Amino acid sequence: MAGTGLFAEILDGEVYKYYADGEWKTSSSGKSVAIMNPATRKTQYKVQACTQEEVNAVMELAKSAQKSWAKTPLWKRAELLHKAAAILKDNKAPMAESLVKEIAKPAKDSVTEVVRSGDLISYCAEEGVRILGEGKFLLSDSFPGNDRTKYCLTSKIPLGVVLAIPPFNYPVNLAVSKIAPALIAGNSLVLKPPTQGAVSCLHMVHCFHLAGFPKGLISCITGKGSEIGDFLTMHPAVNCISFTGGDTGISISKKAGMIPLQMELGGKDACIVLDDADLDLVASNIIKGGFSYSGQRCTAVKVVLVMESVADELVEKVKAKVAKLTVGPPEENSDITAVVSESSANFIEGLVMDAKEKGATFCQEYKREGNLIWPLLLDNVRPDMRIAWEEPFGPVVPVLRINSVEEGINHCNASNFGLQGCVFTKDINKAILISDAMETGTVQINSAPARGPDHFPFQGLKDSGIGSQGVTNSINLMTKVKTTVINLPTPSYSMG
Ligand SMILES: NC(=O)C1=CN([C@@H]2O[C@H](COP(=O)(O)OP(=O)(O)OC[C@H]3O[C@@H](n4cnc5c(N)ncnc54)[C@H](OP(=O)(O)O)[C@@H]3O)[C@@H](O)[C@H]2O)C=CC1
Ligand SMILES: O=C(O)[C@H](O)COP(=O)(O)O
Repeated sequence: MAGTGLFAEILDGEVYKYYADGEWKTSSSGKSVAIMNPATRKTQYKVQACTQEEVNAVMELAKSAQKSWAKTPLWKRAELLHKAAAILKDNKAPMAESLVKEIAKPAKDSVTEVVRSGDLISYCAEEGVRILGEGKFLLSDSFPGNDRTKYCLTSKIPLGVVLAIPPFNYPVNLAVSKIAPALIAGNSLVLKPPTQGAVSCLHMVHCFHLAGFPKGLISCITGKGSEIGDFLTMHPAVNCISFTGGDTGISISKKAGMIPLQMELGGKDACIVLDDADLDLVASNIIKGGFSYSGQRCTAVKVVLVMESVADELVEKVKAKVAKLTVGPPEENSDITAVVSESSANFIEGLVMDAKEKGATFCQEYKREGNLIWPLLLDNVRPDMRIAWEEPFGPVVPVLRINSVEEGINHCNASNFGLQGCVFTKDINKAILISDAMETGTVQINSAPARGPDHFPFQGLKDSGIGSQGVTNSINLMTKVKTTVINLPTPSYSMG
């Protein structure tokens, strides 16, 4: 059970502690932040509301711990990461349990998230020892006007303190996707978990604690982003911010100083369906892509752009599959569970009502109880409806009928977002041309958008982000290139 056994020390009465200087602590604020269970809409957990002084203390510790961590051999950093991964996987139950309770993720998917996170940490350790163990050697005489008098050696050095801010929907996985690359690269790490998802993150951090990382190297500050977010992101000790979430990321980017930013933000992933597509395959992918975790994925299918000639048939197939989705508690592995908050449910409802007023075809009756919204397919959506452009982050999928492929591409490219997209056709040549024309970070051919596997590059164009994720890209982003040039008194060439 969460907060018991191996994890008992992370709890103080009914409030979870924060983590600093290698210890679990109670905030001097005397205040806590409530975490609501999205399904019951009752307070499930409480976490510390950390103060600015506590943030300052953590940053000082992170700065000094990083100096000695950077001198720790790569293989030792990797060894500790492997240890943390093993502890995490061995103790998946309390983390999965808290994911169910604080973000209403179905029980099976919650376990998958923790296991995937352990695998990500291990992969990162292995990738890190390889790519950070290599550098470059350049010779001066390849540039015009130079003899071979200079040997240039390059290597990758850490940035310093990395601030990691993940979102609610994959709190554990999107936290470790920032923590593991930061640590293997020799950085220290300050984590600000999402409020919904904080308890799962605190358990995950305890796994790193149990693995024996040096004191101060990893910290976890809890509190509402709206209250301590600016103080954290504008803190002078921070040398890199890795953020995943919504528009907040855009304002952080504007306020952050001259530091590397990794921003994975919202998306309006389009699914373009050509008239030669395998419609059974498309229908299954719309269900998986649009309704998994009740549509609360940045990579969810958020608009279907289907050729008019096959639209009726596709809509019928999707409708039949929607009817089979189960709706209910996450504990019972229901396909559709309560969305994360009442404000989120209200926002989704706003999009649905706007589509209703403007004449969209409802393939199912709209139904909502508390934060639980029944899966809904909206046909005949038009560009004047909000749902054609905004991301619901809920179990609602709009279908726009198109008369040409160009119309589909234009709709996709007119979005402010550019995260992922997908195209369904049996003609691979057409698929490649469409993929090249879509202004998104990734295009999936004949499958729904997805971030995983976690070592693939993952990035958004336009308002969907800055930089690229994926294990290798994250390690690279969290390092800087350092060069040393050896100057010879006379040119030297190897002979023979
Ligand atoms: N591209 C991608 O990889 C992904 C994108 N997303 C996007 O994220 C959104 C949903 O996630 P959600 O968690 O609601 O996103 P938010 O942007 O609301 O929150 C993300 C994180 O930022 C924190 N935060 C809030 N305000 C501030 C602030 N002023 N300064 C610093 N941090 C702050 C939050 O903390 P707190 O919870 O305490 O408010 C949370 O940890 C969707 O738009 C979705 O598309 C989601 C997942 C992946
Ligand atoms: O937050 C998200 O939506 C995730 O980054 C998506 O991950 P997935 O595509 O692997 O589910």
